[in-house]
Amino acid sequence: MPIDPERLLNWPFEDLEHTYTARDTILYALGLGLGADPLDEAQLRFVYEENLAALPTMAVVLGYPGFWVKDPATGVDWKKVLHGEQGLEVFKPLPAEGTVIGRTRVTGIIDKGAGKGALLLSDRDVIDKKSGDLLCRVSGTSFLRGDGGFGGSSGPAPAPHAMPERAPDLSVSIPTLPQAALIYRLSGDYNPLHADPKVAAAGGFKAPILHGLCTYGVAGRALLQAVGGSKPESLRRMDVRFTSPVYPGETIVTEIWKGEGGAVSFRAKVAERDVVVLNNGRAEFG
Ligand SMILES: C/C=C/C(=O)SCCNC(=O)CCNC(=O)[C@H](O)C(C)(C)COP(=O)(O)OP(=O)(O)OC[C@H]1O[C@@H](n2cnc3c(N)ncnc32)[C@H](O)[C@@H]1OP(=O)(O)O
Repeated sequence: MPIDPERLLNWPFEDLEHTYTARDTILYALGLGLGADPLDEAQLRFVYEENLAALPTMAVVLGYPGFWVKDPATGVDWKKVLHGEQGLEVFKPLPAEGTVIGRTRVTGIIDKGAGKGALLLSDRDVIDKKSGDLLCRVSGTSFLRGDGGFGGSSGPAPAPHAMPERAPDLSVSIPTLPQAALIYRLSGDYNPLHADPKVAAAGGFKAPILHGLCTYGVAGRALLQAVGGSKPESLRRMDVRFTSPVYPGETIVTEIWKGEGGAVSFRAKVAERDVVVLNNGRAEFG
């Protein structure tokens, strides 16, 4: 049965209250592999309760409504869904612990055609419950590989950021753990694609793949270290397209081009296979 775009556009998300503790903040950072060097104090700040800070990319797991397209009422062929793009706009630094409200909405459905797929665009505001302040806006595109050709609008889709043609200015290499997806999922994304070999095979993969948002967080780590002076409050924005899956245990090399006024372009490759896994990345620091 084809998906019904009106139904998805009006999906009845309720505000989601999410209380997170220092332990959750540390677990998120461990899922990105932080703390591998016990003498690195810049990393310790995100994995040790003393003077703990939250990584800015942790916003992507806060107030998250879960893998809601798995609900049969969506009509989505959920085993074929891949994360296509991710954006984050930061208005206030995340507290190391607290209670937030996640307010999600679907903002667009684009038909790429039968056999190609459909894009589902959504936004989530992450609001501090106590002050009512908007902390950040998280935006995502899901690529629904099994749901193209439903007869909907074919665009326009947001244009990906144009990358510089010269060689990168900086490069940061970060290994992931073989069990990285199994740790990362404990931050709230329990999609079995990242844990269950049978579900991974049904999606066309040889093994469970890493969460796109884990790769995103690893690239965020690299950017923070190379451009943001390891100061979590320095990241203002981070947008990227996922171009190929990463398998847990692979090494993610983030390449960075310096731009004007605190902006950078970036992409990431898997070192072992020389495949670009993130592309068209743009981040702002201030
Ligand atoms: C629930 C899952 C959670 C996860 O975490 S999954 C893990 C993270 N995500 C990934 O690993 C996905 C990696 N990306 C891919 O595997 C591929 O990349 C895609 C399957 C998403 C698309 O590849 P292809 O079907 O070969 O696309 P095309 O033929 O190059 O382009 C078709 C149209 O789709 C647009 N497009 C391509 N990639 C993306 C993307 N990643 N996000 C949004 N749009 C995309 C293009 O521009 C073009 O559009 P136009 O037909 O209008 O020219």
